[in-house]
Amino acid sequence: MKYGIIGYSGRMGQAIEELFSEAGHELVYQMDENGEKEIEKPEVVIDFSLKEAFADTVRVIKEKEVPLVIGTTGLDDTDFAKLDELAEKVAVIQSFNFSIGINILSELIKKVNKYVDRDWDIEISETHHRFKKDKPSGTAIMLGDLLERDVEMHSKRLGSEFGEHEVDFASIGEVLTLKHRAYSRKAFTQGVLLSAEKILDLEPGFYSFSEILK
Ligand SMILES: NC(=O)C1=CN([C@@H]2O[C@H](COP(=O)(O)OP(=O)(O)OC[C@H]3O[C@@H](n4cnc5c(N)ncnc54)[C@H](OP(=O)(O)O)[C@@H]3O)[C@@H](O)[C@H]2O)C=CC1
Ligand SMILES: O=C(O)C1=N[C@H](C(=O)O)C[C@H](O)C1
Repeated sequence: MKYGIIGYSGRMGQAIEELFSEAGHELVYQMDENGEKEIEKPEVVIDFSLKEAFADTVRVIKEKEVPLVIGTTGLDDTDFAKLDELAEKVAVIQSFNFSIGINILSELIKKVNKYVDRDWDIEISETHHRFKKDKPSGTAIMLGDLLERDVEMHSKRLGSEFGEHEVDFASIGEVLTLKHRAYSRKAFTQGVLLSAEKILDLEPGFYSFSEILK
């Protein structure tokens, strides 16, 4: 496929290009803070950038009318309303975490949440590399939304950690911990590759990564 990356020069942009070129896909469009470079119109655009670039992402997708796979975090309700608007015309796959493990963890959290009553404490902790700008992580927010109550969140920014998320359920005398740790950015880029390959067959609409996995 011919694809484009918004956030090309970033850690994820570079990791995506590496995996996609191994899979035989061709980068024909790129954007970062240095500007845009287009060789040909892409069949799909992948956005792993920062919230600051989101207005440009919306403009690019409107202009090109091509599907979008987006993993950028720090987006708010107004940004999601704009993604919904784009999804009326093109397919949009969005997730704050494209790893398979976090999607399994999400299912486990929903299950455990059914067994614990309001007396149980629930807290979410996340650790990421020192360069990560947003806090708490998009994944921590996404996992928190599954719990249908306000939960405390704790963030650490340490060294080169790719991404660790832990959810603790505790009552007097016991604690149940669910934890996921990414060992490399491949944990995310493989899900991005699967999404970009599948999006070409999807009708316009808004899709989560978990829907793509099903
Ligand atoms: N959903 C998921 O599975 C995952 C999501 N992420 C998310 O992906 C995003 C990128 O992460 P990471 O690669 O580590 O971040 P980086 O800081 O390494 O990269 C950010 C990229 O965005 C570009 N950028 C920043 N601001 C603008 C702007 N105003 N206009 C155009 N381009 C801009 C940067 O360009 P330049 O280099 O020129 O400044 C760079 O290419 C983050 O939101 C992160 O949370 C990360 C991993 C997995
Ligand atoms: O910035 C990162 O690196 C990551 N960001 C995402 C998030 O904010 O949840 C996903 C992953 O944990 C890595």
